[in-house]
Amino acid sequence: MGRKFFVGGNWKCNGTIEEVKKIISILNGGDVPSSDVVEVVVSPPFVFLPLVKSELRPDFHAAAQNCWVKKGGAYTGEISAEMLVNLDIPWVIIGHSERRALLGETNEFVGEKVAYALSKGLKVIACVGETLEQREAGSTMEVVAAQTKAIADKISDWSNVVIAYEPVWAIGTGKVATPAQAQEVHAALRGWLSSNVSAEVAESTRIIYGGSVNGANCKELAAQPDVDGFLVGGASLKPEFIDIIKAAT
Ligand SMILES: O=C(COP(=O)(O)O)NO
Repeated sequence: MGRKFFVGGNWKCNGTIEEVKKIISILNGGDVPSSDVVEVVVSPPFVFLPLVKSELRPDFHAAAQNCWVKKGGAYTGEISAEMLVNLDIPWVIIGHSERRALLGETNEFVGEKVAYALSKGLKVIACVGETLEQREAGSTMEVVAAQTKAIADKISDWSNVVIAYEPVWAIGTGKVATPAQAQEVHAALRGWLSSNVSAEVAESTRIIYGGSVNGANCKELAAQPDVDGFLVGGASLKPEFIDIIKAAT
């Protein structure tokens, strides 16, 4: 059984009520393949989740951009997995490189967050990716494997996990990974899963690419055998997100 193509839109810290409504109307009017072919997830800032949830077309789904590592309580500013479940938000992005870099989220912490979110019934887009320095030092696979291992050490059921490979040097820079670069890391990641988790998990887990994906480069990237979709930042706020969804193969 093939892996269903997956396209996530990470809006990051962007939007006003008016802008969100405009994006939703573009998405709702988009002519895209059926949900049998492509799974589409839209991730607004927390404050817009109820609006997106209520207005978004039923074949697209909402995601939070993060959640706390344990049951809610005296954690000022945090959003708990339980709150997302209560809001009927099915997906959550965890371990984005911007949070790793800006907030010091470690591999271990990300692994714990993924495990807790899954334990509450959420589906998780787990982000990995190396910095430019790490790539130039030739340690891309070592870094991505360590990030993935920190997750694998904490979970046993991968059926609700999508891995997003997002090279930090490609995020927001316009310097998209070449199809060969993306395929190389995705294939190595799948190999790591096969050797360290199981052949079944390696075969069934979607590994999606993120980092300057746009309407012009998505087709060639989507054609790579181990690229199962995208996690799109900037372009997900624009009408070209529809073109990226249509790249589903
Ligand atoms: O961070 C990203 C990618 O962002 P860009 O598409 O803007 O490079 N996805 O989570």
